[in-house]
Amino acid sequence: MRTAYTSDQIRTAERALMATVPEGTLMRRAATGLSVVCAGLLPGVYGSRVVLLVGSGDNGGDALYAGARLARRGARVEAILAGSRTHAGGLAALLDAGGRTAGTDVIERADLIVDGLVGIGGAGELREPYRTLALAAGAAPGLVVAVDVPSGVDASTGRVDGEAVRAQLTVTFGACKNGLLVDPGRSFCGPVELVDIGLGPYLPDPDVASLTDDDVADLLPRPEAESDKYRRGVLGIVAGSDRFTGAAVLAVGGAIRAGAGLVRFASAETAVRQVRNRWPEAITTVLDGPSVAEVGRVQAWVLGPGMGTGEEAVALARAVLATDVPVLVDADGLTILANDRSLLRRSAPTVLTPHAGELSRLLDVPRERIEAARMEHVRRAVAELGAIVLLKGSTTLIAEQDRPVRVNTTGTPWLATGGTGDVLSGIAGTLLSGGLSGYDAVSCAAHLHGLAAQAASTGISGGHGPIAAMDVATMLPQVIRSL
Ligand SMILES: NC(=O)C1=CN([C@@H]2O[C@H](COP(=O)(O)OP(=O)(O)OC[C@H]3O[C@@H](n4cnc5c(N)ncnc54)[C@H](OP(=O)(O)O)[C@@H]3O)[C@@H](O)[C@H]2O)[C@@H](O)CC1
Ligand SMILES: Nc1ncnc2c1ncn2[C@@H]1O[C@H](COP(=O)(O)OP(=O)(O)O)[C@@H](O)[C@H]1O
Ligand SMILES: [K+]
Repeated sequence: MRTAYTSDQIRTAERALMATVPEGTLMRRAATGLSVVCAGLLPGVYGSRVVLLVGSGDNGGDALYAGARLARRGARVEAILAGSRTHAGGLAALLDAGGRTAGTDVIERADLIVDGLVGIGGAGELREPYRTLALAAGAAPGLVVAVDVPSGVDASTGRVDGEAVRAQLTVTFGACKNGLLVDPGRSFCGPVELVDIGLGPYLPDPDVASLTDDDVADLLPRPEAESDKYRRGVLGIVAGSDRFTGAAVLAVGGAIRAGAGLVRFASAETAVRQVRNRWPEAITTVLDGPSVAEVGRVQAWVLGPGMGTGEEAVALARAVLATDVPVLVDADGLTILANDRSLLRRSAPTVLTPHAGELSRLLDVPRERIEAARMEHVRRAVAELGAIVLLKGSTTLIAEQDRPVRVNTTGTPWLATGGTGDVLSGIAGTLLSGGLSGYDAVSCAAHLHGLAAQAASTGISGGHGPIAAMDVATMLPQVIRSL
């Protein structure tokens, strides 16, 4: 499990650690680690041009001490002092090592730009002159390394108001910060290198976590010698309609390829015919009115993709939500819930899988506000709706009351194509019916979905290319085998 923390959590841990070591030890550890990573990025340290963007706080101090180390190894290090004050010890160390201060024009000629403007002490939109420097670093040809967090990215949430430094690499200290995993912040970081400064024993329970392949392999339900299809888990899917059939075919495909014991599919006649043609493995029922009693026993339901939002669909959603097994609600099912939140009052767990637009309807908050502050809104959704919530998008977030928000990092932007969400709901439904909690089921489903998309997108050449939603379902068995 990879873990991440808010700025406040990091500061509290740092204070506890600092009380046990001589003053300056942590910054020395941080700066040493930073200088080693920077040196590794340069073809040769001697003679290379390094520019430090130095803010008024300790983030600037880290940059200055690291710059001093590079200067001692023969780099030509120039510091642009951007703050109202400058870390005195760091500046003295740099000057002592042969570095110097300079004006902003040196950015253009740098081989390496070290962003020490603001770290975990940053708040709100970057002010001038930091903002202009952030833009200049992004436009310059040199490599940009962010110190601790790209300046302008909120370390606790990943929020970016205005401009931020766009780094090719982020060197972070002690522990990962939330904002390095969550978009939009994540997209400014490049790969993240963690420098150990001894914080481990002082860290609290994480605020954010991200599953690894090994975590998912451990959680996945697997058949045993005495398994049969019923014990492995029976998933009910209510999806599709006479008008929309594709979503149903894709959701059933995701479920079957993820290893369902049995899928019972129930819908209008046209959707049932399509599913039967494509997936003979599923047991199908043509629904005659808003009752799911004739479908048979299931351990979990997926409700919503392509089912429509008319009166009949609402009555059907009501019937599924009235059952006492876990229900995953997606797509049209979410629109139905947004119009009548009382449907969420149920005895068994409910899992919601909205994208930002669907969450916007559920919370009555503009979509742009959700996209700019995804962590806050996924947490708010859990609190207000009393459900487990998976928020889709460039980073997928999974939240449950009193648990760390999980971030899925396995996807690819090629997933942004019609129908991939339907496949995801099928995968998650299978894991839910197989006995995983809602939180684990959607976390593992998002992980597998992302890996399958990567595998489908990476063709013979190893580059990335387009995928169709069904390709994601098709790759699932190979991905599960590889874990
Ligand atoms: N603690 C430790 O043990 C260790 C800490 N370490 C390092 O310290 C870093 C934290 O240092 P920190 O607390 O000094 O804050 P930091 O991120 O440098 O920025 C604070 C200053 O920035 C400014 N500022 C804020 N927002 C702004 C904005 N929007 N736009 C413009 N300016 C803005 C504001 O300045 P002011 O407005 O007061 O001039 C504020 O005072 C941490 O990320 C890590 O790198 C490591 O060495 C490991 C050990
Ligand atoms: N830029 C992106 N990077 C990674 N994954 C993405 C991106 N955009 C969308 N996705 C993923 O693609 C899927 C799209 O789902 P959804 O919006 O429900 O589509 P549909 O309703 O067409 O099935 C989600 O799993 C989402 O997280
Ligand atoms: K920084």
